[in-house]
Amino acid sequence: MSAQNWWQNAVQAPSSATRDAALERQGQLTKPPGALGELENIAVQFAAFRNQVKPEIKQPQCIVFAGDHGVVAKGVSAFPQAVTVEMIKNFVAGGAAVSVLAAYHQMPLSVVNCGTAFPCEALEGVIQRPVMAGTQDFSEQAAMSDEQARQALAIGAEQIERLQADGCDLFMAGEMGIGNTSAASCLSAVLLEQDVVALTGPGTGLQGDALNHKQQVLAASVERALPLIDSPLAALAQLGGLEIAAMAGAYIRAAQLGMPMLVDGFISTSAALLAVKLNPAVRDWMLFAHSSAEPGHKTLLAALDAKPLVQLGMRLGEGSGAALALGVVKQALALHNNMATFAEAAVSSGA
Ligand SMILES: O=C(O)c1ccc[n+]([C@@H]2O[C@H](COP(=O)([O-])O)[C@@H](O)[C@H]2O)c1
Ligand SMILES: Cc1cc2nc[nH]c2cc1C
Repeated sequence: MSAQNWWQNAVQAPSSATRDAALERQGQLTKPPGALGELENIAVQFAAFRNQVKPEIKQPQCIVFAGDHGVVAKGVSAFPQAVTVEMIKNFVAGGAAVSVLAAYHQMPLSVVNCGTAFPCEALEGVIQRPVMAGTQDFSEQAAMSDEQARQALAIGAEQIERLQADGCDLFMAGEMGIGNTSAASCLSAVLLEQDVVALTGPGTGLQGDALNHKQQVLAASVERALPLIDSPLAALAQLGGLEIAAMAGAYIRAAQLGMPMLVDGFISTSAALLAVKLNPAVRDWMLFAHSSAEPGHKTLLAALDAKPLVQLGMRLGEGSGAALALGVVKQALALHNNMATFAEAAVSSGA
């Protein structure tokens, strides 16, 4: 296997023996079988991930990958490009939604600049890995070169190795990038061979004519790029984003290291889809946090055969849905690990 295409390197499957043992434990807990619904599946899946019949989450970590998008020049977002860097400041200052949820869980949060249009190099607490000053306008040319796509994928892999050294046992990716729903829609449309208009939604809040305009720009962008795309990497270079690439690289490296992950919303799921297209076994290490209000998210989840843990009408990104769902996963494990069995509690079991 070529060393250059590190993302194709092997991914081990989670332990099926431990999954079976955890399933057996679930059957012994003092409740009618299946009465805890999806919480049972989460615990059993987590046991397989961690190869522990009673797994715990001791070191969850979230990384927000940020990047800008040249296509915003075409009026595809309700917010100006400056917001990407302004929000980077907010993440490190603790005022963003994901910052609040990370603090709530006492979870380390890091912010990685993958390439913004406005300067943010002077910001303390931001990991600087800019590949370029935001992508090119993909309605006119490739968003990035193949080499820049490789560099952006490698950012994610490098960050996961840092988390692995910290003992991270659950990874969450978040993203920040004005215009990145456009990249996520185009990339997903090409990867799934679906109509981009059906995958295009309001993002930060476009409606009516403005949403129609976004759909037209994205349809024309896909039409421009399609003849030039012969691989998932080419799809990323033509229509993707730097932070989307970094998230995909992070998901792949996490799976290669046996680190489970909780996927966030629409843009994160487009990165998950890219990761799975680049290396299908990565899918085995993913849990899906929530169903975003961005309409295309349901299509992406279905394509990945994913059942989101919660549906709260969120459409923020940043990893906020994943950080929220972390509470559900922790409670699923608390129940699985600490409930009494029928034998321990001397409760009569059913037929
Ligand atoms: O995660 C989601 O499902 C989600 C859905 C819509 C918008 N967002 C966030 O909004 C920004 C992109 O929206 P837009 O309209 O600028 O393409 C970006 O920073 C995302 O984090 C996120
Ligand atoms: C304010 C704001 C916060 C965000 N967080 C993620 N995407 C965002 C987009 C906007 C506009």
